[in-house]
Amino acid sequence: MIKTDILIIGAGPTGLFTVFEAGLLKLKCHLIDALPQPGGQCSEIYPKKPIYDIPAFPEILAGHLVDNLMEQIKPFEAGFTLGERAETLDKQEDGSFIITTNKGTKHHAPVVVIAGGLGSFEPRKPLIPNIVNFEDKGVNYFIKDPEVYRNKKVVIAGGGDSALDWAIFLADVASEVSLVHRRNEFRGALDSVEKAAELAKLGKIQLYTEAEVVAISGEEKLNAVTIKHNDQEKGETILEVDNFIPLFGLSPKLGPIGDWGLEIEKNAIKVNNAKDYQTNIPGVFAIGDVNTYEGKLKLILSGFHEAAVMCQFAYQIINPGKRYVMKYTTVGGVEGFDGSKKEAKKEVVQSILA
Ligand SMILES: Cc1cc2nc3c(=O)[nH]c(=O)nc-3n(C[C@H](O)[C@H](O)[C@H](O)COP(=O)(O)OP(=O)(O)OC[C@H]3O[C@@H](n4cnc5c(N)ncnc54)[C@H](O)[C@@H]3O)c2cc1C
Repeated sequence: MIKTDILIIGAGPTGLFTVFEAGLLKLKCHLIDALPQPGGQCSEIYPKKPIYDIPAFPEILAGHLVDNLMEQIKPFEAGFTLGERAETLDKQEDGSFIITTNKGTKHHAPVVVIAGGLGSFEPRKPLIPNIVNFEDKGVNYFIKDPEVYRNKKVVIAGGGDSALDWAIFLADVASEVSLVHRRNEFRGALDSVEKAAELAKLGKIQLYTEAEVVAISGEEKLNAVTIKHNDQEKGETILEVDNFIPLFGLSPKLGPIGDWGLEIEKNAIKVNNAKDYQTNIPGVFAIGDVNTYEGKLKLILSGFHEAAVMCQFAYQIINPGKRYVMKYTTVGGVEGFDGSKKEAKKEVVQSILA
């Protein structure tokens, strides 16, 4: 049995930052994740995509954000159970919990934090009957490493931010980029829509709007896609391609967490927003993409804030009656550092723990 103060389900950015916030309060954490590596969506779906809305980082690759989070939580020595899915939640008589994974590993803690994000990542797939035959043989639903597409002919389908951002990015990497969207208007950020239109004018992106990829073909691997235009006069266009990347978003699947008696709304866990992000089960919190409340924004930033607030309340459950005084992470002073970043970090952490 693995014992800890806070058991975190999900080692995405939210779960990882929880370790830091809990660490400041001298609370120990253990994380469970179904994936073999930490980082959630950032590592699994878009490690090489730049993120622009992390405060103080004008631009950071998703993979680097995860590396930085791992570095930031190092002093707090969290435990990890990776590659195992949290399957059951059993409340004990004393109010604590036992969580068992699909591989039978048991974890015990007074507080459970669900930071399960989208649950399992299920890409929405286009209705093309033989598409499964070409998965990873030219058809990809996520772009993990854009270098895979260097000098390749690529067709991207979709009308949201992912489709636009990747079409813009790959315009400088692939030999040909075509973007296919069912409508004339895109749902993405205005800036991205304008950038894609500009690249289309320069001939760096071929835009096919009011059109849909309806068929794909190839021998051993994909080599052609058929685009059907809404305008019957235009009929169909067949493009020779190396890769077809449908980016239609992810369908959220809560998985086993959905059967734990939690209040669920639209595939997300309802929480007590204004207060502490606690669920309808006392002692079980839900933070990050997995929760819902009025005004919720599914952003990394929101998960970080929710982690900080939630930890204050977890502290009170774990240390009943004990008064907690909030301090800034610089309490104890940064004077006396010898200039080395590592030493400085160590001293800050020691002063926090003191
Ligand atoms: C293409 C794309 C681009 C994006 N760009 C941005 C951006 O620029 N800025 C921004 O702020 N946000 C962006 N986002 C959203 C951002 O990635 C999410 O808000 C963020 O990942 C949420 O973090 P999280 O830790 O709450 O959940 P996740 O990252 O989803 O991590 C949850 C983890 O929980 C695990 N898990 C779930 N259920 C279980 C279980 N039962 N047992 C064990 N493990 C479980 C999953 O395996 C996963 O690793 C983007 C998302 C996508 C898809």
